[in-house]
Amino acid sequence: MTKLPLNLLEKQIMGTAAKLAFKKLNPQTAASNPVMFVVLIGTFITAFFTLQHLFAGRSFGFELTTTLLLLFTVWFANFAESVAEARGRGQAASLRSAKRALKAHRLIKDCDEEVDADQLRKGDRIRVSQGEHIPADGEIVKGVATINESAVTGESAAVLREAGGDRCGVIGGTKLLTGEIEFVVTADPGHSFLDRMIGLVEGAKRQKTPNETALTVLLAALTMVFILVVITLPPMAGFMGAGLDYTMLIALLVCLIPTTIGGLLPAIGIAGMNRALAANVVAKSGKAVEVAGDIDTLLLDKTGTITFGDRQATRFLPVGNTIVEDLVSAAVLTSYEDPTPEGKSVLALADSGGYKVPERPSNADYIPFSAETRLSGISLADRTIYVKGASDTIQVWAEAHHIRVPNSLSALVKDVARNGGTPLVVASSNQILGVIALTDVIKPGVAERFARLRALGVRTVMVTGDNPITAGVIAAEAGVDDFIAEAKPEDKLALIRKEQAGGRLVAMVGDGTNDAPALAQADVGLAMNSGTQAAREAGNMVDLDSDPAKLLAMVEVGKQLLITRGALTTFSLANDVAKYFAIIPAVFAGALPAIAALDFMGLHSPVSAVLSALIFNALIIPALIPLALRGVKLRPMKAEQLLRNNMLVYGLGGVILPFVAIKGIDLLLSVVV
Ligand SMILES: Nc1ncnc2c1ncn2[C@@H]1O[C@H](COP(=O)(O)OP(=O)(O)OP(=O)(O)O)[C@@H](O)[C@H]1O
Ligand SMILES: [K+]
Ligand SMILES: [Mg+2]
Repeated sequence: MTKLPLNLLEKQIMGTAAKLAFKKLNPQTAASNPVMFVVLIGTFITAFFTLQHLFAGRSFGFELTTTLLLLFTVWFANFAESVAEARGRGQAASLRSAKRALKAHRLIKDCDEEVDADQLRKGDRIRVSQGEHIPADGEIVKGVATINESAVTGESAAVLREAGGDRCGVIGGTKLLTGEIEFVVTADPGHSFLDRMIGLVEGAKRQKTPNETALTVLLAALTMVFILVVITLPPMAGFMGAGLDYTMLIALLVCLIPTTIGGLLPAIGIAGMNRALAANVVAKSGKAVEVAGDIDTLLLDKTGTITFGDRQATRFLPVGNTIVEDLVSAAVLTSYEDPTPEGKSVLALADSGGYKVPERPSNADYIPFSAETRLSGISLADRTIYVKGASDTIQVWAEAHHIRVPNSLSALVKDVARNGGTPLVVASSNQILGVIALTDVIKPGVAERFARLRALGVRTVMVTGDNPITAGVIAAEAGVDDFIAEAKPEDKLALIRKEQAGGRLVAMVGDGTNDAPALAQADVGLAMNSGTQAAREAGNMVDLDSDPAKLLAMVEVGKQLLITRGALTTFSLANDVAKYFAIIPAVFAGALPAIAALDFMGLHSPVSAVLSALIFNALIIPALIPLALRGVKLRPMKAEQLLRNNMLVYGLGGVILPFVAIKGIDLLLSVVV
């Protein structure tokens, strides 16, 4: 998340967070964070000592100060988590504003009744006309429309949604700008996509991720060890004939246990989710964001992800002696009922070329395009068939129909493919007629993103249904590491399984119903919001902007989350080591004068040494909140290199800083007190 200016919103967030941080002081909530729980218990004990000293008429200044410092430590940790939560809620609130009372035209046996949107149920059929709001989540079954989804996505450009494809999904709360559609409701009230998103973001269902849990367990174990160490100190000191101050011991314990990372851990996780949300991606769990940071292999399809995907027919290329009119006529026949951009563009190209084309046949069977068959066509009443499709598919089709494949076909196909275009071969049941050249444009900036990902150690593989030459040209231009051509949807699934069997984590993007198995199988499945309900359910992230290239950004968000957590853990542990050496001589100086030799810091007094360490220990938490929320800056480098750099910066820095800071605070205290 970018650093917000301290405007009104930010002040509000801080206010809410401050209050929330007090609420979280209750022991039941605190228990979910073992490190901070120990500090809270320590606070109760030192509070008890304070009262004891008070009633015994002894001086209690040190006990009271320690108690307050411990209380602040816990409160600061709560505050960090609360700020992250409050920011997420702020983002959710803007999503919620998209939800308001809407009316719906429900269709029952062609009759139309007006009902409230909250009465709609799964399976209801709804009509929406120009200017109206879409009352619920659903899939278009009839019609085409442009829709303003800005209420949900914040993106004001209109999007096209239509029946019978991978762009049939509509979202409740968005506005239909032009056209008229009928759609079937896919979610009951309260369970819409938006409802679930808001629930997620508001943290109602926030759970620790497996990584977070593992780290919490590790920190708890460390804390246990230090508790044991501190408990054994008094008997040992007693053996040597020295008494120890219990308040000092608790202060020592708190300085030793990893309070910094313990306090910031929840905030780091929530901030990662918030960053994903700021990029308009809803992650269904924190785990999904985290895993995105660990991805080894990124599968991308070509059309629509690497390229814009609005493939347009640009040329008709007849083969052999075929005349161009025959090719165009056949191409047009196969495209009358082909709603894909490719099909529509064939009609448009024939139209703009002024060719004389056959009428739309009244009595014919259409063969719809599918990624499985990779062809589309028509079967006329006189049983002539016309098809267009990928060149390998049509050649197989031709063999099955005993049609000779002209020698010059492959030259035409290659010619189109070498320019990065997609050749569609057109055939009738008697002969092969020629090629339609489709062209598509590579999205700007993808090559840089792939280079950056490579530097981060992520391998990119393009999987496409297109032929190997086109695939090779696009792959080279986009700079992916590898590609697979002439792939069917199940090949994607097989590839994901193969990569995973090799112990690698795989991410993929998809929008179609036939992508759903692969989206579910992948470790990170980013579904397009414009896609089908099945795809959105199967993925563990949904991109509200429906930009397949968003996966690249999510890998970075995930990496940043992991690196931030690692860096602050290193820093926190290094800090504790340093505090140990700063404080131990002070604690023992009274009891064991020999230990004074260790006191190289030359601190003012034992009490001032302990308080300085505690003050530093408490203040370092709020000081690091901005870094925890913003995330450590991500530099493109391999994991090992990154680890080395972080050890140097956060490890070494973490050891040195406390000495300097504690000495500084001690000097201040000696002046003030
Ligand atoms: N409307 C259509 N009619 C006939 N053939 C088509 C049509 N659209 C695409 N094809 C052919 O089918 C192939 C596979 O299409 P599909 O959409 O599965 O993959 P793709 O778009 O080429 O690649 P990607 O998997 O990267 O999106 C295309 O390469 C093209 O040769
Ligand atoms: K500590
Ligand atoms: Mg495709």
